[in-house]
Amino acid sequence: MAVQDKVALVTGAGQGIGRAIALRLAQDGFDVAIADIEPQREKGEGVVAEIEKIGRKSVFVAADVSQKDQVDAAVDTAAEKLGGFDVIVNNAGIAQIKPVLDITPEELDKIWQININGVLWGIQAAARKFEELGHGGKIVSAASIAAVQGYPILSAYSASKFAVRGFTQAAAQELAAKGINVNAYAPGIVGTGMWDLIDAELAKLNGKPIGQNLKEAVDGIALGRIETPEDVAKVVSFLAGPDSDYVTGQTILVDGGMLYS
Ligand SMILES: NC(=O)C1=CN([C@@H]2O[C@H](COP(=O)(O)OP(=O)(O)OC[C@H]3O[C@@H](n4cnc5c(N)ncnc54)[C@H](O)[C@@H]3O)[C@@H](O)[C@H]2O)C=CC1
Ligand SMILES: CC(=O)C(C)=O
Repeated sequence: MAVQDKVALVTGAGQGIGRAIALRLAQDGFDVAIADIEPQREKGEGVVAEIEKIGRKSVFVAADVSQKDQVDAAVDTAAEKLGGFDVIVNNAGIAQIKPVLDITPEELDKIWQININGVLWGIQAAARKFEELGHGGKIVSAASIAAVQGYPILSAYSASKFAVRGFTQAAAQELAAKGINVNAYAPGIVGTGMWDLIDAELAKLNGKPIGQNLKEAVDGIALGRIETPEDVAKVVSFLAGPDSDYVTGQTILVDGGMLYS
């Protein structure tokens, strides 16, 4: 559904699912801030150029979502440069491929800081900005099928995504009275850099050839093909737009038929 004069910020939007979400929201009529870490600036500015071609305003903001002050500053910059603030998509996340007995404190801390803390800082920054601007808004965060079922070798990742579901359910109830909807999307096996990494790391652990672990994962999908970033972006478009006004606290599976709620 078309929107007018609304502003969204997408984290981790330099590539993969975040890029597809940013482009889809621009097609829907949003002006979109592209947030990513500094080393992704060139890719992020490429997404900005793609959005400007669609005819919407866009800006790149360097922000590490694990740093609360950087998330606050990114939201402030988006609102100032794009002239409002209506939607945040807390999409940035990392995977970690490690047997449960081998996870170190440093590794656990790193994935927690990005996948959990990063989502909380996004929820807080967006809610504060909506309140400052005197209206409600939409908060949408990246979960995963691993938020609904724990996956071996992805245990810390799974636990971090369960936490995203928890924050989504609780924040939805706390923020409903302020006119803020809080939801999450739960993709399955999406063909991005993240799955290139998972496939390569699994290959090191189980000796299968590169591509084999991904193929086996995709073989289990009812709709019979790997998920594209654009498949995910369609669901985020719904959660960011007016058609989801009566939906809150939900984690929506978009996995081509892997898990059934
Ligand atoms: N690829 C998949 O199969 C699935 C991915 N997801 C989730 O979707 C989201 C996006 O994943 P993909 O696009 O596949 O990953 P990706 O690895 O292709 O892209 C992730 C983006 O997040 C950025 N990022 C990483 N750490 C960051 C930080 N500290 N601050 C700001 N940005 C940071 C990266 O620079 C990159 O641009 C993640 O939260 C992921 O967990 C969920 C289910 C399946
Ligand atoms: C990357 C991811 O979330 C899965 C479940 O593959």
